[in-house]
Amino acid sequence: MTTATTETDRSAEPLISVDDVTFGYGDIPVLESVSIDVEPGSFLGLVGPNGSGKSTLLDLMLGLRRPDEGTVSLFGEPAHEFDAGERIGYVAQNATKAARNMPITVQEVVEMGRYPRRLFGRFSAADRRAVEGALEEVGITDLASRRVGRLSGGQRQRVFIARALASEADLLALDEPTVGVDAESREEFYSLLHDLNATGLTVILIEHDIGVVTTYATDIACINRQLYFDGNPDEFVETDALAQAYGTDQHVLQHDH
Ligand SMILES: Nc1ncnc2c1ncn2[C@@H]1O[C@H](COP(=O)(O)OP(=O)(O)OP(=O)(O)O)[C@@H](O)[C@H]1O
Repeated sequence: MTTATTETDRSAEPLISVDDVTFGYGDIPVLESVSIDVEPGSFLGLVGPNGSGKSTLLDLMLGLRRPDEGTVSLFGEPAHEFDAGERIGYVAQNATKAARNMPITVQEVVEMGRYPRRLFGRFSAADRRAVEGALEEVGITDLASRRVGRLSGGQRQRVFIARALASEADLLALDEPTVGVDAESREEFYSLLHDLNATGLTVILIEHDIGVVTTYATDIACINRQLYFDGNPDEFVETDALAQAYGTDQHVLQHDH
């Protein structure tokens, strides 16, 4: 089944352009000559084995790290110089776990998405509307006054998405967002991402479950230090890029949607 029906605007400037990037932590090489563009409106699924450099590549894309060689541009500017605050929503790998102890409410977390836009540290009517709209869009209006630490993993991830929507981000980046989330909530979560992408939000998702990316992503990049594949899901399932990147010819597709 192909759910990825979003029109990707390939005539526009790439939102992110990674050009011949090499990166290592000290003398440990992690990425080698990687080039990849992220088009506005696309849903990029980033896959590869454990330790293959996915999170590092995402960090480079978002300007959180600088390449040793090559260049990364983000919204047309050098990524490391870009002030990403308002335009990028980022849900980190351990966000759900870390939020377990959060004593603040859902409403308060989503309001954080408006902090960069507040005037004189105060919320305007527009800020309040954006927060209400974001809560509604991800279906958590009725959880607004609940403490984040008391929610299920799937509910918490929705809270972080709502925070990004409240900030009117153009790009949502998620690093294995559903670790520890039950199967049913995962499906709902990915369909939510799909629906948000259909409204024009660009999504980058690091995900271990190949079935998820082939179902929901419009583009797939498969890496293991080098880029093994960059293209659409239909092409991806036809190639042996996955087996090559994982160094095995075993069938690793986890489930068929
Ligand atoms: N801050 C760091 N300092 C040194 N080495 C690091 C650092 N962060 C990651 N690494 C190493 O770089 C390599 C790539 O890590 P990265 O987290 O980018 O991979 P990944 O594909 O996201 O892995 P996973 O799927 O397991 O999360 C790994 O060998 C990792 O141990």
